Amino acid sequence: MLLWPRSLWLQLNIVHPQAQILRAFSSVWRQCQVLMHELGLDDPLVTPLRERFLLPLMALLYPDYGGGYLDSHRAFVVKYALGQDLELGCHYDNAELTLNVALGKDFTGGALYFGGLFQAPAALKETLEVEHVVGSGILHRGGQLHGARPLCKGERWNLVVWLRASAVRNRLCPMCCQKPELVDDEGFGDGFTREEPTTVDVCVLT
Ligand SMILES: O=C(O)CCC(=O)C(=O)O
Ligand SMILES: [Fe+2]
Repeated sequence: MLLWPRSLWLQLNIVHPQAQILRAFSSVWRQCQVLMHELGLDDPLVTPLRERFLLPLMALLYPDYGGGYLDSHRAFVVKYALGQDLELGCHYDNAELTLNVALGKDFTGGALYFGGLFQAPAALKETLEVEHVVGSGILHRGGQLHGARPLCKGERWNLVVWLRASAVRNRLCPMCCQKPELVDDEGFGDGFTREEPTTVDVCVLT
């Protein structure tokens, strides 16, 4: 399924030069990332993508993981290049569901590998490897262990959208599996809400 115009990385390059800057960022495990929010692309691009396209699709594909209740996101573009980040260690996302779209440029290597849900004892026993295809997206559960194999050649830019359902995470934080203690934040924060949203029955261990 073609999810993204090939020219997006070009638009990021030209319109938003900060996208090219190598920067330290909130998460210590990656050097080069830019938030779509910082580029002013959340409201015009990512929010409509989530509300109009991803919400109905995820409601069908992942009803047990809050797919029908996605009410916020954290979206960013990551860059891998020789001499910069080459790979990404095994982790799970701060998200109920994730969309990962390969924007470009030309590259070899960098495949994603997937294990099971992080709560499962043998979650990394057998992994599934999925090659990135420029213009296509990969959907997966945020709690599914995954990482990116080393880049071999070229430059790889990906759009990653961490999709969040407050109805799910308000009950149990997906990172620490505890009842969340909330502090105020700006924008979508980490996707928790204080008001009780529509409830949904989800078992975090399934
Ligand atoms: O490099 C990739 O394609 C994976 C990125 C990822 O898993 C993440 O940002 O959470
Ligand atoms: Fe991830």
